[in-house]
Amino acid sequence: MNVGVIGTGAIGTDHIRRLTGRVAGARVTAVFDVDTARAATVAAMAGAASHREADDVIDDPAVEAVLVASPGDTHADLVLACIAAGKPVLCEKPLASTSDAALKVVEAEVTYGRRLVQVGFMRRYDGGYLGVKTALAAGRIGEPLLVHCVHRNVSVPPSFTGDMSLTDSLVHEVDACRWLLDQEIVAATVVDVPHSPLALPQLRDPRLVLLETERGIVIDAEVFVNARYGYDVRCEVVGTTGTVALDAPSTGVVALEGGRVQALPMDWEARFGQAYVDELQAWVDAASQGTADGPSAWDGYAATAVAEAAVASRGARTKVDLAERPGLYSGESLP
Ligand SMILES: NC(=O)c1ccc[n+]([C@@H]2O[C@H](COP(=O)([O-])OP(=O)(O)OC[C@H]3O[C@@H](n4cnc5c(N)ncnc54)[C@H](O)[C@@H]3O)[C@@H](O)[C@H]2O)c1
Ligand SMILES: O[C@H]1[C@H](O)[C@@H](O)[C@H](O)[C@@H](O)[C@H]1O
Repeated sequence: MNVGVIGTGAIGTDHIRRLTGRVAGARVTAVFDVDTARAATVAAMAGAASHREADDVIDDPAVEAVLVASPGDTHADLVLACIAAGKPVLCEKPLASTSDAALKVVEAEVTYGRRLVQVGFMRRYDGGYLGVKTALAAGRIGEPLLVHCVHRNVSVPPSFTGDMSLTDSLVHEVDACRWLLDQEIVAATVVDVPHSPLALPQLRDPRLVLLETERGIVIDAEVFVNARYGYDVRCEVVGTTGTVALDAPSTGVVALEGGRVQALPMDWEARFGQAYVDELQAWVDAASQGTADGPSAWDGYAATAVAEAAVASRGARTKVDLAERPGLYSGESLP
């Protein structure tokens, strides 16, 4: 399958490497980035053409499917153009920067009549999260009652501003919990905690968010994007008869000077590298049949709607205003 890539920054370049080296059945034939020098370098690395506009990638007759890895506020328009061209698209999260824009994507796909969009919520492909999902589906911990989540990044670039820890980071917890519990999140409350003096002033960091699901399960999610010490993602579901949690990522333990030290990943690539490969393989397999699988446009819409409620919360419980879920998105399965 010939893939066109829009956005050749950090994750776009990583995805291109994966598509060319670790995923079966795909090659990257065209790229676009507003940073033309960067696009040219990456195009040369991949043996692809470097196009002058994003639309030239989407409309390139040789391109069979598109991967969008530009900044979040560019996603919705690019995905709409892919749907208009009838091309499968893997869109990095978030699907859109507003729920209205995300809903337009959902509506366009429903009008098209079949799924073309997969959203880059790669945690659904991680072995740890899949283990939690399998235990829940088998009823191993009885009825889920609450979920504890932690999402810590070492640091973020200066372009990470405002409420991005909710709109760009918390969306992973939102998607993972919706998927694990198989229900929508209906309310969000952001609790004030002190600002870390090491965080950039243009962010509130860390954030503590309480999410409530439609069947009354409560999720507490800490998002701390300047945690400095490592990339630390945790999730524990507490049920009526037990709990199930992500294991620590497997690394060696160094014993020395009277102590034991276990290494932590320092970024998402180190923590979720295999999940990205599995995500891309699932995408290529579905897209080469002209369709999409895994996290859908509806999932992207729901995650953005919850993040929007969290942004609006300012300490108060805020309801998530979700549209009615179209039939196209019922009956989704494990990846
Ligand atoms: N799933 C994940 O774990 C994960 C990890 C990292 C990033 N992301 C997402 O991927 C996207 C990109 O993140 P990144 O870390 O690679 O950012 P980045 O800043 O490293 O790269 C973004 C690239 O997009 C280019 N760009 C900007 N505007 C553009 C436009 N209009 N058209 C085409 N290209 C444009 C920039 O020049 C840059 O090269 C974001 O939406 C981010 O949330 C997801
Ligand atoms: O764009 C990145 C990416 O989605 C990572 O997986 C997440 O840990 C970061 O917080 C976010 O900024």
